[in-house]
Amino acid sequence: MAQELFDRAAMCLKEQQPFVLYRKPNTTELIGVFQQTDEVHIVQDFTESGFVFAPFDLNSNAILLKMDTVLKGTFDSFDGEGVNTDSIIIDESHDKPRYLDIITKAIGQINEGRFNKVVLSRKIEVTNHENDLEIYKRLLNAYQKAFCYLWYHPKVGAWMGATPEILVKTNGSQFTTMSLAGTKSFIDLEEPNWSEKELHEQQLVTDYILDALKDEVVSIKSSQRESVRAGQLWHLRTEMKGTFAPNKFGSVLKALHPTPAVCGTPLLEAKDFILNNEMYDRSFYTGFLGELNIKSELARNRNRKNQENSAYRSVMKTSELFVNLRCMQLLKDKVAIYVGGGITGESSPESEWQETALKSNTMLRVLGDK
Ligand SMILES: C=C(O[C@@H]1C=C(C(=O)O)C=C[C@H]1O)C(=O)O
Repeated sequence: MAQELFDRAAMCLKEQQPFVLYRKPNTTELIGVFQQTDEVHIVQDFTESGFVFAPFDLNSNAILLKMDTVLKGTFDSFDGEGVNTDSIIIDESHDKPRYLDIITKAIGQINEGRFNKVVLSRKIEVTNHENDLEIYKRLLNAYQKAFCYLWYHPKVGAWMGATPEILVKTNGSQFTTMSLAGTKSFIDLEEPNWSEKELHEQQLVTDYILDALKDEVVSIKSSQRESVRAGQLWHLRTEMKGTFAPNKFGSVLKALHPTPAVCGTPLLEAKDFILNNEMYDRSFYTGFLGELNIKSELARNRNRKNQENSAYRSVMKTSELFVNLRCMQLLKDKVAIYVGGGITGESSPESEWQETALKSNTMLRVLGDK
């Protein structure tokens, strides 16, 4: 039962022991990973196994939670109970001129040809006195299609999120990744009418991923671009699947992160602009998280003509990593919600501001007291 996981997590929060609770998209299984000590394990080269929590800037440390105890339970109530369905508007007018200025500056530099796209973001602080687990239950209730997590390490911090974006998923040497960009408000079931700006912005991400992976993979194929729903938003998505050479996972990961869905293109120029202009540390926002190099045994039945049936086992490593978006950092008596959007030469600063306000609603809706 999920209750056992919530109880154990509550105890860990009280006794300051690291853990993560998570549910993968479109599943009802809630997984809890509990590390026995409060040691901070730092990822060296992504060959480690455990639950990884990596920052946007890999010059800072990626943290690994050891899977000392793994508990599983079912959480299948998707009734949206306690979730605010209205758009919540909070007054952040003090931050608006600063944000519009950096967007205008970015557009200027794009028009001068310094880079093609940059993803800019901001942080919204909101008072919160509610218990983390109560908020997390509402998050699970609200976003069935997202990767919903609550991560805690007493020496690092606490984060929660409901992300729609897979960074990479692997099974042996097979992998799936995606380019997700372009944002519109979700209005009933109406498929959005995407503008040239959004199509272009998302295409930049697809082209970048195909190019970044070309020397790391044996094969790669992309799907048709489609509109996908994420909470009260629409995005454009292209899925890419393929095979990588044995033991290349670490380099695939480093080639992918950060994609222009969260950073920009060309990578170095865009990253430089972000680090010099956002004026705050993104920390784990737009980093990635999830299961890293988990051994899974596949029992198969070899059934050949005139041969004795013999069951054999093959051991495979699987990873399932998500981009840390639609997330917040849980602080004392407040939360910090992180939101951003892709800027291209066709962007309008005012619409980009509105887009981040829309995105902030993913977290605001599940907060109890504001
Ligand atoms: C940066 C964020 O989202 C990313 C940016 C998007 C965009 O620019 O339209 C859409 C999806 C995400 O790849 C965020 O949610 O904070």
